[in-house]
Amino acid sequence: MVHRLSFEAVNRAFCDIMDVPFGGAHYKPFGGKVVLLGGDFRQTLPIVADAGREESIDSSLTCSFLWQHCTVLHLTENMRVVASRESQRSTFGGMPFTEWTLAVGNGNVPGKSFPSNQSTDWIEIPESLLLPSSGNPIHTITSTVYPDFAQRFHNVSYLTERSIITPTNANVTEINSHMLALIPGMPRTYFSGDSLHTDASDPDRLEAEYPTEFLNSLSFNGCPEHQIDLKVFAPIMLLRNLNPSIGLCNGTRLMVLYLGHYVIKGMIMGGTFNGKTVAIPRIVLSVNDYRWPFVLKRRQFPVRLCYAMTINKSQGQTLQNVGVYLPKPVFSHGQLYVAVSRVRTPDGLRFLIMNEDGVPSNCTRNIVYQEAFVDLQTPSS
Ligand SMILES: Nc1ncnc2c1ncn2[C@@H]1O[C@H](COP(=O)(O)OP(=O)(O)OP(=O)(O)O)[C@@H](O)[C@H]1O
Repeated sequence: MVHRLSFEAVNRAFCDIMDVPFGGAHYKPFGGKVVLLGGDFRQTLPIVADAGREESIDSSLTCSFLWQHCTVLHLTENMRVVASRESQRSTFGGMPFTEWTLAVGNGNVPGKSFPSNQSTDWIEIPESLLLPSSGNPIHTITSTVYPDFAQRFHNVSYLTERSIITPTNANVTEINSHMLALIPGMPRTYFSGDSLHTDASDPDRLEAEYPTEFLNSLSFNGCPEHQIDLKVFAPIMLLRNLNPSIGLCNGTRLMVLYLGHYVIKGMIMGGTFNGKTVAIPRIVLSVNDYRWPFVLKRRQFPVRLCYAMTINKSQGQTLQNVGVYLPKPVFSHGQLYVAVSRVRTPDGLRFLIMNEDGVPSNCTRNIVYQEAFVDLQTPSS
C-alpha cells in the first residue's frame, strides 16, 4: 500500500495543475478529477521505519483528509482462486479455501493462546497445508517447492510458477544461496561502487568516519546488495522501475540468460511481457536512511535472486506453487494473508512453521490490526 502522504502530494499537484484552490469553499480533491484507487486493506500497510501499530495505521489512506471524499466500492469475487474447483471442495477450518483466506485477512480465524504467551493472535494452519516436519527445514521447503531441481533448473515455466516466501530478508538470502549452489558452475560476482553524499560542512570528516568498506557492508530494503552472485538460468527480481513500457518494473521476475560486464540479459517471467528478452544495466541507486548522516549512492545492477522472496515483496504475484517458510512468525499486519493469497489453489500452498525452540509446529501468528478496516464500510458523498 502506498503511504497516505504520497496520495496527498498527488492531490496537491492535481489542484495546482487544475488551478483549484487547495482548501477553502472551492476546494475539490485531486483538482476535481475522478481518481480510481484499488487496494486491499487486509494486505500489508505502508512500511514506515521503526513504526509501531499506531504509526502504521496512521500511514494508511483511511487516515488522510482525502478519505472523507472517497466512495468505497467492494469487489465480491476472488478471481485468483475462483477457477479452481478443488479450492471450493476441500475445507479449511470448516470453510472453503476462499473463505478461509478472507478469514485470515479479516482476523476471524479463531485464535489460540498458549500459557507461555499472552498473545491471542496465533492460529492453527490446517493439517493439509503443512509440510512433513522431519529433517533440515531449508532442504524440506526447497525440495518441496522446487522438485527435481537438478533436471529442471533451466526450465523457464517451472521457475515462473513457483517461489518460497518468508517474512525476513535474512531467510530469503539463506534460501537463495542454497538454491544457487545447486546450479552447476561458478557464479559471476558483481560488486557495487558505493559512495556517500552529504550537505554537511565537513564531508571529509564523514568520509573518514564511514569508509567505503563500511558503506559496502550496509543493506537496505529495496536496494541491491554490495555483492551479488548470479548464474545463468537463475531467477532474479528487478528492484526498481526501469522501463514499465517494456515490462521492466519493480517486482518483475526474469530468468538470467547472459551475465555480461555492462549488462545482464534476462527473460521476463510472467505477466504481459512473459518471454520477452531484455537487458538490465547498472544504475545508481540513492538511499536516504535516517539512521545515517549521509545519502548512500550505490552503483549496481538493481536485482536480487528470487528463488525466495519476502512476503512483502510477493504482493502482486500470482503463483502455482508457494512454500511459506516461517522459522519465525510474521511481524506485521496482513503478512499472513498476503502469504496465503498468492496461489490459485490450496494444492499449491504449503507451510513450514518452526516454533521458538526450532521445532516444527502447526501454529503461527496472524497479525491483523482491526483499526485498518474501521472506515471501509462507510461510503461517503
Ligand atoms: N476478470 C478476471 N478473470 C479471470 N482472472 C482474473 C480476472 N481478474 C483477475 N484475474 C486473475 O486473478 C489474479 C489476481 O489478479 P490481480 O493481480 O489483478 O489482483 P490484485 O488484487 O492486484 O492481486 P494482489 O492480491 O496481488 O493484490 C491474476 O492472476 C489474474 O489473472
